[in-house]
Amino acid sequence: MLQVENINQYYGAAHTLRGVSLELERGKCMALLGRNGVGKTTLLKCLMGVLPASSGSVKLEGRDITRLAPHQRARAGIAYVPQGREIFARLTVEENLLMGLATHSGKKASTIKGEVYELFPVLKSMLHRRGGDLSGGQQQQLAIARALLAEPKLIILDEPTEGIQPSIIKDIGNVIRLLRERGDMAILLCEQYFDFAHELADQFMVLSRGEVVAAGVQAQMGDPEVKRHLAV
Ligand SMILES: Nc1ncnc2c1ncn2[C@@H]1O[C@H](COP(=O)(O)OP(=O)(O)OP(=O)(O)O)[C@@H](O)[C@H]1O
Repeated sequence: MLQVENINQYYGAAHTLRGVSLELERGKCMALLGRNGVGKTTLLKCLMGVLPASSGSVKLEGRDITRLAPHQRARAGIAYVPQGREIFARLTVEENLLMGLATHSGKKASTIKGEVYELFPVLKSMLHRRGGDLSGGQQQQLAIARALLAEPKLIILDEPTEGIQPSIIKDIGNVIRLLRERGDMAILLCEQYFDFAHELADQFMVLSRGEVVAAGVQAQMGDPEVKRHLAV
């Protein structure tokens, strides 16, 4: 599904990503781990095309998307939920969701509700509230719901638990679990909250100073050698 080969990225003279490669299949969740500033968000931006990689390639279902712009990658099937819960604060919850549809998919507005309610029951009573009036956790759920309405092949979540209360973290975890069980997309989860990632991921990759220093399956995530590279 997703094949990333030998990505290098420079910010000026700083070599921020050093030969990063990864593979991720449909129905699987990969945790992207590492301390602050090791290059995780930079890698996600390179995958989404927000930041063109200096070298390397990105393929989605065999299609080389390395040179595509972000909106073209979105059409190709990548959804990106950036850090910081990016939603339209002045628009209502319903309008935010409709934006997701308008940009990427041919789906009718009438199909929104059932799908959103199934995954995010809390949004049901909030359709007419302004995005800016929602709590941080509700905004994060709205951002994920909007991304999912585009029916992506790959969803990239950048620290979805950051600054969010425990009950909503649990709800977001349940959504990720459900998406895995459905098996129709791949999930790349960048996360500082180790236990959350450990519970949800099938596989993991750890970055340190822009390099992959550990990778493997879920059962290996708790190894001391892996934790040595993390802030846990
Ligand atoms: N626009 C930029 N210009 C120059 N350097 C940058 C820029 N963005 C990030 N960096 C640097 O690149 C390195 C990697 O940053 P990045 O945000 O990818 O790390 P991260 O692992 O996502 O960290 P965090 O968990 O804090 O978000 C850091 O040293 C950071 O200071």
